[in-house]
Amino acid sequence: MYANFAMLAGVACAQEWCSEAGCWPRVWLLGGQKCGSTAMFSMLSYTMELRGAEPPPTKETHFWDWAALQKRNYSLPDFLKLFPRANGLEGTPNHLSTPLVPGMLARAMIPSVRTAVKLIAVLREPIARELSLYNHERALGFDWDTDPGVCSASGSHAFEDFAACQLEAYGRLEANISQYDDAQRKLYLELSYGIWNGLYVAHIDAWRRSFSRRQLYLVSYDAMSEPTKMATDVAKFLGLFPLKRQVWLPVRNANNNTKKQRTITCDIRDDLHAVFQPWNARLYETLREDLEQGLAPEHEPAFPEFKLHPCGD
Ligand SMILES: Nc1ncnc2c1ncn2[C@@H]1O[C@H](COP(=O)(O)OS(=O)(=O)O)[C@@H](OP(=O)(O)O)[C@H]1O
Repeated sequence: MYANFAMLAGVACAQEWCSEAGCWPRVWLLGGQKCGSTAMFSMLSYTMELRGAEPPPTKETHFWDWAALQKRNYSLPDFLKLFPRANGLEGTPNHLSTPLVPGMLARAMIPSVRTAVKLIAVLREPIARELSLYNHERALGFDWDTDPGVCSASGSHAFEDFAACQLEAYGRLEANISQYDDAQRKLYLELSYGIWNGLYVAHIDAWRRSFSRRQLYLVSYDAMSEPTKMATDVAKFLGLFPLKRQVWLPVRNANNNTKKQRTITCDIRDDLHAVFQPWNARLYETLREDLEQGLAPEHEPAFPEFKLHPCGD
């Protein structure tokens, strides 16, 4: 649909993006984790001719988050090799929330690339996000992070147990969360896949310390219910030709197995909401100011407030 990828706004020439090893991805889908990022990745790949890592269509390289967490050695050529062409799309959904990733990336890029890459993040109501995570790990039968001390979703009897463990960890660590820049591995990991990921404004603040807000396009998860409009806005942000046909958004990663927990108790919903609400309020305020002051990308729609997650006892 988009034959002329060189139309990407701000891109001078392919040489700047590519070296002998390979190319920098031009578009980074940062996450969030369990926010519909797999569906979004498919839409970006098929509608906009962006290409995941080799062998395609690999969505997640986990290169930078694992490097930041010292789970792998850092080698830039190894990363660039994964993107042999200049229309790369990186889609590791943990990048949004992993401390140190924005700074590491910005330092690794030459200035012309650093100021031209396009970053996209989908944000979902954080309790729904956390429930989705719980269901995913239960469906897998194991937790993505097996460090001792990390709350186990797969080992919990119900979402309420997992969330209670997360709330307890949050209570212990809350005072340190403001020191985001210095977030230690332990602090991140203890809350990593649960509450931490839903503290969106903290993560966005971290990214905008290393990249311009104009490069970071935020999509509400709810906007995915109108895929053509959502995709049209994203295409404008990417500087690509306007869409000429309806866009279909596939459903991915829904984990619709019989064990999927769909309802949560009102007690746990309220406890989680009490944690997320101030962060959400800061998010809305920040995004409103960005729009008013012209700091947001030109085609980013006003961000709607999250609807309170339903509950039932
Ligand atoms: N098209 C579309 N529209 C709206 N929502 C969608 C869509 N496709 C997938 N999903 C839901 O997104 C959840 C999975 O998110 P991710 O793909 O980001 O998960 S992952 O982090 O990559 O594992 C997961 O949410 P839950 O069903 O609540 O678990 C998917 O159902």
